[in-house]
Amino acid sequence: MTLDLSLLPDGGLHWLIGDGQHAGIVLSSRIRLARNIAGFAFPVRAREGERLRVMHQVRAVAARLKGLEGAAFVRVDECSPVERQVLHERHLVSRELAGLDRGSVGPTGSAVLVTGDAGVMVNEEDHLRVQVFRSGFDVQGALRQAEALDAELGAALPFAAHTEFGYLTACPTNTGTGLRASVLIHLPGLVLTQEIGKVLQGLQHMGLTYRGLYGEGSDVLGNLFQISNQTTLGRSEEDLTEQLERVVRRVIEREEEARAILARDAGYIIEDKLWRAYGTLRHARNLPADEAMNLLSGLRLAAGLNLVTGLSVYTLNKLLIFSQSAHLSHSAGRVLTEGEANLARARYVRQILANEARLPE
Ligand SMILES: Nc1ncnc2c1ncn2[C@@H]1O[C@H](COP(=O)(O)OP(=O)(O)OP(=O)(O)O)[C@@H](O)[C@H]1O
Repeated sequence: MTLDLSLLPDGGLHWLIGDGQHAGIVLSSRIRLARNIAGFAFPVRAREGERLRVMHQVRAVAARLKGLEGAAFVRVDECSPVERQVLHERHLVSRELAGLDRGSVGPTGSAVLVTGDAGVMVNEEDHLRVQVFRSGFDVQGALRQAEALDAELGAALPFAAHTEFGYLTACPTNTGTGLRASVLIHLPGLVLTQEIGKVLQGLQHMGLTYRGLYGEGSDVLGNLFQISNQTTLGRSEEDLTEQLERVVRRVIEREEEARAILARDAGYIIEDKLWRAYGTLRHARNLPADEAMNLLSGLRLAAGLNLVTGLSVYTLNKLLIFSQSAHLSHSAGRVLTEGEANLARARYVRQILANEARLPE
């Protein structure tokens, strides 16, 4: 394996720290801006040589930018399948950029620049996908940082733009600002009270959409939803992010209300369910990925309700990422079978909980 994760500043995962607003419920806020370089075909249409030229040009420019100081440049097309999956499990590259559906060879010229909280995917659907991640609920902070980085990049690269439409992108739904603002949010209260359907339906009426844990086309796992704007054309960045913030603030309130109702009306049933989740995570010897996600969701809720103490949001976030299969393979130094990964996952989770969780008297 050639990907040295210690070279990624903060592992590219500064947001795991969990010091943002509402970080127990909103894991992260992300802004991404889609940009293309004038004079080159969009990545899906470009020949291999053209994709490589784009990659080299972005790399050369990035080395001079303040917003990407200290960034690691990772050639995704030279990574092994497990390494590409690791980057994906860290949310640093999309499924498409990682080429996870392509087998052993990554897409030529695909790369990613990684700092602790910002980065650029190169040759995804668009030439550049600028992205900034923040801990907790901080869409405006992420927007400011993304705009500063975008301004630096735009001064060095001729971005394809139209005076009337705005930034030109491979998919027309991104044309305009090229912006997608999203939060990754944990909503077990709304799921358990069966209110979630109404909440998700409501999003669609307000120009928002929801996706699973790994974005487009991915499943919702562990009650984690990615909520983002659906369209961008004809709207300003401020408009889009303010709308997302307004709605997410309301979703957080509803989640808190749902948790209070659960504690009041079904206290011992919920307590029992969460203690069972804790007990399994603490003692299981064999932990399949889907089961782990559900139990970790229970553990996060248990910490939110102060049943289990001593577990920081950082630890809860870390458990979520580092218990994924490719991470377990990467730390074992070889590709684990599914069965081996289930054993390694159980061992990893047990260790973390033995060291960090404290139980009330
Ligand atoms: N708030 C967030 N926190 C952590 N990761 C996120 C967040 N939002 C998106 N991601 C990650 O970014 C990657 C891409 O997300 P997604 O599939 O939604 O596409 P996109 O690049 O934002 O937009 P498009 O659908 O236009 O290609 C996924 O791996 C997803 O997990």
